[in-house]
Amino acid sequence: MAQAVLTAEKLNKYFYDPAMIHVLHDVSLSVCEGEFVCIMGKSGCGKSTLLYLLSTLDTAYEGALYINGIRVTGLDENDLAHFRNKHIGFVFQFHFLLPEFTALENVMLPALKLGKLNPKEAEEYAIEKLRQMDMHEHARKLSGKLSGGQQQRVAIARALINDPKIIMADEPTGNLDSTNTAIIFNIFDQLVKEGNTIITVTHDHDFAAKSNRILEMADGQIKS
Ligand SMILES: Nc1ncnc2c1ncn2[C@@H]1O[C@H](COP(=O)(O)OP(=O)(O)OP(=O)(O)O)[C@@H](O)[C@H]1O
Repeated sequence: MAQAVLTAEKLNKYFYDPAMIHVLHDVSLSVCEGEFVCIMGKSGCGKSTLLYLLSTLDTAYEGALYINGIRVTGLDENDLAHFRNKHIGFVFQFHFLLPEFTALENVMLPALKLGKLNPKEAEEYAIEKLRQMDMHEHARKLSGKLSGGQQQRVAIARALINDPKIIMADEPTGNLDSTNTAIIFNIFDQLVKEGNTIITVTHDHDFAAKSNRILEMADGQIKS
């Protein structure tokens, strides 16, 4: 049986705005190596909140989270930042590329931050990742000058630069046309075939139908 790469136990999340809102209610789930999981559900049901917790970006919750066998709940911010940079790749709908930097520079940054590669190695590896996304010919262009679909592919190359085994994505195709959505799906599909694990929030039923598993959320709980 495939190993669980991520296990969440009874996650509860509260916001104070200023009254308390109980957004996630005892969410437990397990994701195995090589799974392609889509989180779906109506607007406001807690999908992004859950993804932020699972990706360790938000640490203010009750419950426990294990990733790659490590209990990440309770790690201090430094250890967590290092853990994240090494194990998890992030793709967001609004990709958060630095527009005044080139595609190549954006992709290299997380590698330089992790510090395993020197600048020349990081550049070569970033070019390789851009090539996998068919974006190498745009490597020296400012990311702010690329189309939305191209920027999203650069964002995926950036997410993959440290070879994380887990990729988390929040509406990765949310602002893309059907052609670019299909390109992103095929990239994800290939990543899963290579043994990576993908957890993504999406509103796109066609996209989700082609994944391995759909987690349907409602009112801060996983219903199925
Ligand atoms: N920082 C915050 N402060 C207060 N409330 C918040 C905050 N972030 C989210 N919420 C509330 O938590 C609930 C869940 O929000 P969340 O963004 O997780 O929903 P979602 O299912 O991802 O929605 P969408 O599909 O519209 O992106 C909503 O009621 C939202 O208003």
